[in-house]
Amino acid sequence: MSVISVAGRYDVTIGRGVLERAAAAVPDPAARVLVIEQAAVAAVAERVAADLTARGIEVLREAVPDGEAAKTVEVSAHLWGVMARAGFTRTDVVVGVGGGAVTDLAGWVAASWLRGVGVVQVPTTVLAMVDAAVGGKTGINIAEGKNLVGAFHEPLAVVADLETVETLPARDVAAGLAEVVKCGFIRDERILEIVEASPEAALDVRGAALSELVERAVQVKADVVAADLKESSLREILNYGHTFAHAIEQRENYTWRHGDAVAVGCLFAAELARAAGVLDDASVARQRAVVTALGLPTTYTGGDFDEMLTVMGRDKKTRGNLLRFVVLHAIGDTHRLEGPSRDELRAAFDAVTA
Ligand SMILES: NC(=O)c1ccc[n+]([C@@H]2O[C@H](COP(=O)([O-])OP(=O)(O)OC[C@H]3O[C@@H](n4cnc5c(N)ncnc54)[C@H](O)[C@@H]3O)[C@@H](O)[C@H]2O)c1
Ligand SMILES: O=C(O)C(=O)C[C@@H](O)[C@H](O)[C@H](O)COP(=O)(O)O
Ligand SMILES: [Zn+2]
Repeated sequence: MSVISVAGRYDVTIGRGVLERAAAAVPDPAARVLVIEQAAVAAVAERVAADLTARGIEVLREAVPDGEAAKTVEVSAHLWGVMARAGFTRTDVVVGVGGGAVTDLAGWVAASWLRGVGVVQVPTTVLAMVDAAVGGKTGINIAEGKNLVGAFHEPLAVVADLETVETLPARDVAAGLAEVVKCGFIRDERILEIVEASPEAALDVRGAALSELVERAVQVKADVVAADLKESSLREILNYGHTFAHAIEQRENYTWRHGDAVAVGCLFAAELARAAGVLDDASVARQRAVVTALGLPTTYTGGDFDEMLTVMGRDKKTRGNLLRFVVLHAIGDTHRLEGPSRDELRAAFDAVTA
């Protein structure tokens, strides 16, 4: 088991058989807990609920629609109604059990209810363990774009029990590793070496390689959000690949996995850096090879260039009319590229749509 502290503000526990720590993380004054869960992990939610009940806490359980369909104003309003009718007070607590869609939603509902109540995150996908459940970015989507409504609201604790991902489909394991290798591209080259040594081992949910990858990615995220919770500068590096990724997701009506879109988005950012003359061919090829080795997508052929530019303009890193990208000058050496030329953007677009 490993416990990673986020600036002493809260702990991320990673290990096998650590689920009981979730109920234990709910602070004592709580009289009731709202467990927000996905159908796929009802058994995990049941175990957390039983532990809470054993502590004498009243448990409300709400299963939400799968995937991005959970991250809506309508689902949020439904949950606010549940809390209102249950007399949910400021010392009561939300627990999110599921993938990143659930942890984003649960965090947002906790952030917005009575202007903020506690949330304990129990991520059950690789992606949520390494990224979504950690760091306090919460939110929902609207028709115009991804994560456009939300709040920064840090959890009380994150409990990542690796036994829970043993039921995760292989394609979702790979999608989670997209965010892991993103951390390798921006900050921890050892992650890339582990994947390069054996992509099969990295994808094995029972193996030691995956545990180490999860721990390393969480450490990257913890270090960054400890320094810059509200994304005033450094935190933007965690958004590597996401400008293009979010445009894919929205244009495809969220039928693409987030991690798959991030994989293509990282390659778009790599190609953009090459087109801008700041990244060498070998570093672009290395990113492409790592993404390919994990069986992740490397191309997106569904988008029109100008439409993608319009959607990318709604990225949260945009300032005024200036599109801004996180780019690499080398593996681990992050910079901002502000207002790239149309030709540079076109070159990157062509490279990932071919
Ligand atoms: N807040 C952040 O910092 C942050 C970071 C990264 C991603 N995200 C968000 O996270 C979301 C993507 O997360 P995700 O990839 O986990 O998607 P997801 O929550 O949709 O889960 C993927 C699928 O796995 C299923 N599932 C979950 N746990 C399972 C398990 N243990 N066994 C079997 N099936 C299981 C779900 O039901 C779903 O069908 C996106 O909305 C993305 O924007 C947020
Ligand atoms: O934690 C962050 O900061 C990130 O950017 C992590 C991303 O992987 C994540 O997908 C995040 O939700 C994107 O945030 P957004 O601000 O671009 O909506
Ligand atoms: Zn992401």
